Amino acid sequence: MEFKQEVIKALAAAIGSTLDEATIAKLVETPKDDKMGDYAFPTFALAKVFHQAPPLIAKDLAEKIDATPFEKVEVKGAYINFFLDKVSFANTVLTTIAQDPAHYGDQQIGTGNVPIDMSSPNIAKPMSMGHLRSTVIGNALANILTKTGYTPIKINHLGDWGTQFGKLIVAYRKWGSEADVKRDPIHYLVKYYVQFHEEAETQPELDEEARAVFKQLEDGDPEVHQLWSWFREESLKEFQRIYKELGIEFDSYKGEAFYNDKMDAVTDALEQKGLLKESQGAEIVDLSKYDLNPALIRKSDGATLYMTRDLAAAIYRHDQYHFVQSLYVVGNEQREHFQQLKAVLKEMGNDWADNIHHIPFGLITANGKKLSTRKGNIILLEKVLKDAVALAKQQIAEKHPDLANADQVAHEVGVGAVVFHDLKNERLDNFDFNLEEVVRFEGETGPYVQYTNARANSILKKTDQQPVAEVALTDAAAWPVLKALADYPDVIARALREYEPSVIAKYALRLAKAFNQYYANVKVLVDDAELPARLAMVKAVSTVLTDALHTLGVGAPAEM
Ligand SMILES: NC(=[NH2+])NCCC[C@H](N)C(=O)O
Repeated sequence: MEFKQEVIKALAAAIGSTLDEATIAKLVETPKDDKMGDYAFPTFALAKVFHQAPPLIAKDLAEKIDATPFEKVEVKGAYINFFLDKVSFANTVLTTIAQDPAHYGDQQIGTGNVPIDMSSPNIAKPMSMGHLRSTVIGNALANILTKTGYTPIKINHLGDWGTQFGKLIVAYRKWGSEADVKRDPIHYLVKYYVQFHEEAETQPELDEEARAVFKQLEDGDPEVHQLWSWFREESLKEFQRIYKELGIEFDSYKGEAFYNDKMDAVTDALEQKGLLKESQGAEIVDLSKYDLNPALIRKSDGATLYMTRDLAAAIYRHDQYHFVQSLYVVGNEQREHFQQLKAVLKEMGNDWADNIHHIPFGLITANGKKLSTRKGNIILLEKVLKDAVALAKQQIAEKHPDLANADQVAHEVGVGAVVFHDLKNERLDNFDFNLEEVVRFEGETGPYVQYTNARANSILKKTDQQPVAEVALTDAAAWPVLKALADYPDVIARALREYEPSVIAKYALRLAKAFNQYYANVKVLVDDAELPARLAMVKAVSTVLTDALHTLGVGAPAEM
């Protein structure tokens, strides 16, 4: 909002030509403690220019500043502290939100297509907590991009190709049952896969067999291809059930297999540019000048690799979408892969590779242990969501036994809790998953934010009075809430800049806390002159909490 701009203008007028507005803007701080003002300007940067001690500069400058738009302007040591006029601040914030509630926080930061490679689970394996992270972070980033003017394109780069299909098909032929796969596809496919790894420990020839079958798949053997395509279809059905639970849709499901016929073009181009080198029977691109390990392009048996597919996919997306940025929401353990991807694209002469960004994230552990499909240590996402909804249902039944659409609300709360918990952690942080902690109604949880929003809604329903944003709100207790409300557009901009949905989740918790504190100390529904203004603030809180939750991909039930 324009408050900071007012401070900058006042300073610029007093300082004169020594510092321009952009430089001043960078220097202006937001003090941690309200007593130091709403904005503060440190004068240290001016000491060299004015050849004076900073406290003296502060004093001189403060005398020149036109203080009329502010409540007061104070000098504290080397700082000039600006206190905003609270009544006009309240008025600006509340009328801005009331004018266009559906778009508060939206801003035009950029335009153009932004493909987001997200979720991208592997066929015939359960969707892991890691894929959940990619899915919900990618979805939140898509919403943030939409709010800031871009056009996100959500791409599910399914892991539907690779040597693992050789293993799976060998295992299925040895130990599988068609009826079992039809009944419970991923469960049985995983079982075969785990069994393959167990048996291969004592029978290394199984690995050889699997490699041969994968080669048959790459060569288009109809029987092998048929099995692959069936596994893919059944797995996808299961994934889509989870996406439906999460309320997330994709613009494209073009996975690794889609690039099968686009790989030769990549290897040809690399060859023509003289970038392909032999190394131990495989073909690589040397990246030592980037301080990276070589990128593996083709294996000795001619089989192409994950990297080659990603090269083809990156080029395809560039041709198809003319992207302004291309994002990959993929675990931190693949950091080097994406560095290599960008480096090879650059070597090929594609300057647009600079617009590719890997958005890495940390690991989820369960009881302190790393999750691994191969070792059978997996949390099944569908079960997590189901358990979360059941837990939410229990708590709603205690708090609100006569709630009309309790099932729908329990779904939004349970699923929302899991999503919120994931997003409130900084992307790169590792965290341990504990269901009870995730679905609590108190503390730093999604249900806490949802509950606060529902409470704000219920206040509005208890009165016939209408919110009026233009009525003066002078109550000092409202101040922290108003300040938090005013921050929302900056919060969105920062979440975009850092590709960090946790910025929004943390903000939602802060706003909810501020509002609950206000509500504990102030009687909102007292019939006095400021009632319409208080209602406007309650409404604004609900507007912003709802928008923040929706941007994160979490539901915001009106009642709970
Ligand atoms: N374009 C990509 N490489 N996207 C990420 C794919 C993730 C891969 N399927 C995995 O589960 O690890």
